[in-house]
Amino acid sequence: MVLQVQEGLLTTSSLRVLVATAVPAERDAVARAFTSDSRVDVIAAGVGPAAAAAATATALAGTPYDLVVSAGIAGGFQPEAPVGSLVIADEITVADLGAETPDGFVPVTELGFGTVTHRPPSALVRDLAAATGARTGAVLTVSTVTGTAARAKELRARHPRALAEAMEGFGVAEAAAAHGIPVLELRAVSNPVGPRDRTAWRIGDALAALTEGFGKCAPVLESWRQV
Ligand SMILES: O=C(O)c1cccc(C(=O)CC[C@H]2O[C@@H](n3cnc4c(=O)[nH]cnc43)[C@H](O)[C@@H]2O)c1
Repeated sequence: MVLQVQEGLLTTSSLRVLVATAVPAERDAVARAFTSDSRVDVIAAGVGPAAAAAATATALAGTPYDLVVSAGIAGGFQPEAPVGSLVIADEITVADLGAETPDGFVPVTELGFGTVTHRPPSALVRDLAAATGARTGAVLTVSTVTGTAARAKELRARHPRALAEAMEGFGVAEAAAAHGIPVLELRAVSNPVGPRDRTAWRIGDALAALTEGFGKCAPVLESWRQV
């Protein structure tokens, strides 16, 4: 429950949460964890950071949400984030927004522009990790799924705390930041980050882990208030 002061009146209302997934299968997996009377809305915002940002910003423009969550399946860096495990981002970092130079990749922030990282509320990350058993660390947002061991190694060298990569978190976080709303990212690992191997995908297991994880998040989200 959240205490709100409205025109001199002290009122209580539960947290209103927007969960942005990429595709309908993820949306349905998350929605299964909540009862129909919950104040959690789940949308399929599209694949990739731009679609995710646009759909999230549109949803936030119409409704006063207290928290936005980017959720779905992800690639997990091995061995830290095994297939089927849950990851909660303590840092949402875009890994490929910048410039390639002869000396390597340079993020836009070092070029004097913008942002590359958003940080979710640390107490909420801690409480949700305790409730779900999720690992916490950096979740990277990429526009190209990693498909080689060399790229996985390069990403880990640049982001030693990275547990997972997905394609929407930073877009959702940018939209949330534009509205002044805190953001989370919760991912279930469907495949290892590394050499492309479609036989290694475990999408059904990851969607089941997403439903179970959000089921454990529900009481925490309902009792959380930002300080
Ligand atoms: O074709 C491939 O090799 C391939 C490998 C993994 C994922 C894909 C997708 O097109 C799924 C993109 C979709 O799912 C999320 N996701 C899941 N695994 C990863 C990943 O290893 N790296 C990045 N994104 C991943 C992502 O958020 C998208 O919504 C194709």
